[in-house]
This record gives sequence, C-alpha cells and structure tokens, in this order.
Amino acid sequence: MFHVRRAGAKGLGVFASRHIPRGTRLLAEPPLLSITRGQPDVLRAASLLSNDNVARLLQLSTNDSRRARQASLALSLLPTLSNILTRKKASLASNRRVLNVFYNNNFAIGDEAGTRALFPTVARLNHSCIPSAQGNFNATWGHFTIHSLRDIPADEEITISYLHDEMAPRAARQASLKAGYGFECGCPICAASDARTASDARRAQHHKLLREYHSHAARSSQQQPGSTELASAPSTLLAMVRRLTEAYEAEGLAGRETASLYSLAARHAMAMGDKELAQRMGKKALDLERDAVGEDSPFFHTAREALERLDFAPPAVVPAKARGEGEEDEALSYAPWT
Ligand SMILES: C[S@@+](CC[C@H](N)C(=O)[O-])C[C@H]1O[C@@H](n2cnc3c(N)ncnc32)[C@H](O)[C@@H]1O
Repeated sequence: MFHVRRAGAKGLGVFASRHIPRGTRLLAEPPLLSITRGQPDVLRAASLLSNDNVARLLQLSTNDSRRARQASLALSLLPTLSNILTRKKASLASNRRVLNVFYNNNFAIGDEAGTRALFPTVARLNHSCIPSAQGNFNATWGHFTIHSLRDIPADEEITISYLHDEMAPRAARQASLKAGYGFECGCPICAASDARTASDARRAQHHKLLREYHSHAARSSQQQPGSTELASAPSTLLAMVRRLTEAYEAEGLAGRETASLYSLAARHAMAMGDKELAQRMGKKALDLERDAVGEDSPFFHTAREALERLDFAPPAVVPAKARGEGEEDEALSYAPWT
C-alpha cells in the first residue's frame, strides 16, 4: 500500500503505492524502544536491544542541527549508571547517535506512564502542516497506528503532523519545527504566500474564538445554584464550537481534534435539549474518530458508547490552546533541545 523512498531534501519519506481511501489503516507497528517518565533512560533501554534492533535504530534519521548535536553529546556524557554500564558495549559516538535518533523520531503514546517510543516505519513519515494521515496509539494491541485522513492518490507522499498545536500560525509552526527537528516546512500552506495569509488570518481568528469559548464555558460550569449571573446558553457555546470546527475544516485538518469538536457540539446540543442535532454531531464525531483510529481502538469504543448513550463527556483530545494551564503536554514528539 505504501513504500519508503527518497523525498528530496527531506531525506526518506513514505509514499502511497496505490490510491488509498480515507480512513484506511496504513500501518500498525509495535515499539522498537520505549522509555517512561519513571524510567527515562534511553541508553539503558537501548542496551537491552538485540544487535539487529540496534542496527535498525541506527539507520533512522538524526537531527543534524548544532543544538541537537550538542544536546545529544551532553546527554551521552552524563555520568548515569546506564552510561557506565553501556560504555563497555557502545562507543560514545554510537551512544550519541542513539540519543539523537531517539529524540528525532519518538512519539508520546499518551498513556499515564508518559511512555515515549520509537516505531521504525512510522519514523519515516515526514511532516506537513496539512497532513494526509494521523498517528495514534492503539492500547488494545500495543501498536502505533497510522490512518489516512483523506483519499491519497497513488505516488503522493503520506504525511503526518509533528506539531503540538496544529492550528498555530505559520511563524509559530516554523519556529517549533526548526527548534525540534531542524527543518523549514515547505508544505502547501507554508509555501504559498496567498494561501499563507488567508490561513494565518483564519488561525488568529480561531485562537481568539477559542479563548472566548473557554471563558464562556468556564463561566457556565462555575455558576452556583441561585446565582444571578447569566451563564452562557448552550446555544451560544454550540455556535462557538461550530465556528471552531469550521476553521479546522477550512484549513483542511481532520483527525481526532476535529472529532473532539463534533463531540463537544453534541454535548452542547444535548444540553439544549436538541436530541436530533446531538445525534447528528455525535455521528460525525464517531465517523471522524473511526477514520483516525480504526474500529478496534479504545478511542473509537468510547466515542461509540457516548453516541449510544447520548452522553458526551468532555473530549480527551481538545485543541492545544484549550488545554488547562500547566497540563502535561501530550504532543506527538519531543526533543530535549527544544
Ligand atoms: C521522523 S523523521 C522523518 C523521516 C526522515 N525524512 C528520514 O529520512 O528518515 C524526521 C526528520 O525528517 C525530516 N523532515 C520531516 N518532515 C520534513 C519537512 N516537511 N521538510 C523537511 N524535512 C522534513 C527532518 O530532517 C526531520 O528531522
């Protein structure tokens, strides 16, 4: 269905070998190497790999920016127990490369232990700010899956997003990608100047609306019984969520973030007493969730149960700017030099 080949200056990339319809599972891959918040030592985890798996890891791409090279050198020099143990087996240069590869290619799987893992085929997917696919961890199978978010024609490169906030404006996206991975994004909305202006204007409007939505939603949820202060009506909240969703769609973004917005819309529609609208919004959320994660994912089961019970809890995935202050960032990738 896909193959890995040269993608110009990006290095290797993943390309569709045939037309791929939206919602197709492209890949389900177990981790090659993982670390958790409680056991964050990459070199120690790598020292437990077989020789074949070390060779697979070392083939993956590195981040060659000066910052990344210096940071992986510093990390490999840290006098940790694992370093002392592994120094016998591995040279400083190879420890340094293992660290650089790990930080350039890992994904947070979104579990409570804060696991970050390396998936060798997933690691060949390049970034686009309007990606054609999305990666999510399937906790039932212990695999990271990649699903197409739209139809992908044969021979087109398949991309995912590396961004924490997919709706960030161009300058913020470029800064984050440069700091994290050392590249300048040339995707269609970063490259085309007219598209760029329209997109940035839409994104600025989106963030303003998101802030307004959160202050309205907080006011509604904090209202005390008997208070004379007017809580925002569910219809106001619903109208705001609909506009937030439209902005995502106008930017060509789909995936779990958009599914979450439809789920929020269903929740507000229920609060308004409009069951028919709640069902429609809930169904849309379920369809988008299925496309992004597949029917065997716990995320899909949760969305289906919500629709069956017409009981839409606040979504687990909310647009980045909507996350609470100081909340753990469950972004896909992480590099210690950012
Ligand atoms: C996870 S790897 C992706 C696969 C990689 N191209 C390879 O050859 O294995 C991330 C690296 O790919 C490159 N890359 C990914 N997306 C890119 C993009 N849109 N433009 C330029 N380089 C990109 C950067 O070098 C980045 O550090």
